Amino acid sequence: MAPNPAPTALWPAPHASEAVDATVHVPGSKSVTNRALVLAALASEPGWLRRPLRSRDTLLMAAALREMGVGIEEGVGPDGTGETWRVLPAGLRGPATVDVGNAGTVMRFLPPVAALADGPIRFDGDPRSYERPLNGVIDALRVLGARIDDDGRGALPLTVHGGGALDGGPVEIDASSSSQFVSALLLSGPRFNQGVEVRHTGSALPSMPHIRMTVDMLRSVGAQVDTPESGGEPNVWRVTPGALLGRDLTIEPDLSNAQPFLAAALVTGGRIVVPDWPARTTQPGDRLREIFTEMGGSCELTEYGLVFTASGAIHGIDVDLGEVGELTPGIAAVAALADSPSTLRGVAHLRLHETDRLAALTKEINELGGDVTETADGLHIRPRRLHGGIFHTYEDHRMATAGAIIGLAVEGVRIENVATTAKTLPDFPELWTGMLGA
Ligand SMILES: O=C(O)C1=C[C@@H](OP(=O)(O)O)[C@@H](O)[C@H](O)C1
Ligand SMILES: C=C(OP(=O)(O)O)C(=O)O
Repeated sequence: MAPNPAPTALWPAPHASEAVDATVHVPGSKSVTNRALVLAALASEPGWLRRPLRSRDTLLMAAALREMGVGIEEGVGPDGTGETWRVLPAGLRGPATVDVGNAGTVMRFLPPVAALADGPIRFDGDPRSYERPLNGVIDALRVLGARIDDDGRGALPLTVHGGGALDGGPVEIDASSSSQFVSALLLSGPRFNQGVEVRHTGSALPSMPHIRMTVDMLRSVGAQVDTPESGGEPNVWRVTPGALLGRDLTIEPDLSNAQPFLAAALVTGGRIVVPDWPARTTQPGDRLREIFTEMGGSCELTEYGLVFTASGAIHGIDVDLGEVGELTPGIAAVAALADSPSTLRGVAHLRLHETDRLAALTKEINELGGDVTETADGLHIRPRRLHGGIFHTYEDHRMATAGAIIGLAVEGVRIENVATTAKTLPDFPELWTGMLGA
């Protein structure tokens, strides 16, 4: 966690004087949009993404692919409706420079794509991107035949010297620090000469739903993938070499970004409707239906979407969030307002996310009068009466939305740099005030 930046821009978090009752149209999923962009770029024919998320992380992904020669055009879908990106795959080429910002999906998913390009591709990003682990991807790509120049730390910045093709084959990695290492190798795997066999050898692998999302999306564009769940060995994924289809894909709403709005219903005793909540999805945010029900709400999933209704009470929870780590900041915020203590476990890897999220949540909730302690792999949260103050966000979009949740219930919370929500939800302040009817 970086030291507190000077709190130049402070956003007075709206305080809710009554229960929220609103319908919130949540923009598209970051994780689905960025996988769809990579798969469309690697396909053998054009494809369409409908209702893609347009946020910092996805615009960086699109810009990087364009840099490598891929055509991504603004347009309307094949049936003439909806905002769409048309992706025109082309021979990938360098020299090119990729700005990853602080997007885990860009810094992990694109080096394997760059290894397929013809020419050098330089990767650089925000200062925090230098601290986020990338060793699993770098080491694996070298084993699979790539040439990479880095400074030996297993992190950015680096240059991938693409040779136009990559051998591929079997590789062992320790992905306990990020599931994105596995997803990265699988996504480009169909284009490696021998495909790829990824064997995870480390301790617990986080964020399994995101790996399932990768596998599902690969299969939907025609790739053959064998997984532990389809009868393969535990911790081993195999992708067969082959051409990928161009698809017409509508991007689901981002269920992790639906979290602050559902939390708003919980903490104000209100009701939120999220249209187009998918009936079946690999997104980890779908677990919110279960988690926020245990914390005091109830869910009705209809053809229109999700109707989430609070009971008025907020209960603490004891839960392993290892599969759904990105939900931790929002759950911690609700837990700080609950009627009983909470224990959030299985999320040690959050120390290497946008910021050290365990340290940041502890410090910021405690500075508002809370009682949070860090454990080896999570947080203990004992609810206390909170007071207003500055909620620092450490350039972490989910810290900003966590602070906004607390601000609904606690007067005088001011959020530093709410604009950092642009990483995945540029419209957050407007959606939030819109939800409150302001
Ligand atoms: O593959 C993905 O789209 C993601 C995987 C997860 O990463 P980690 O496994 O590094 O936590 C998640 O936290 C991140 O927000 C998105
Ligand atoms: C961890 C996250 O992002 P990234 O894709 O940068 O890892 C997140 O969005 O919570």
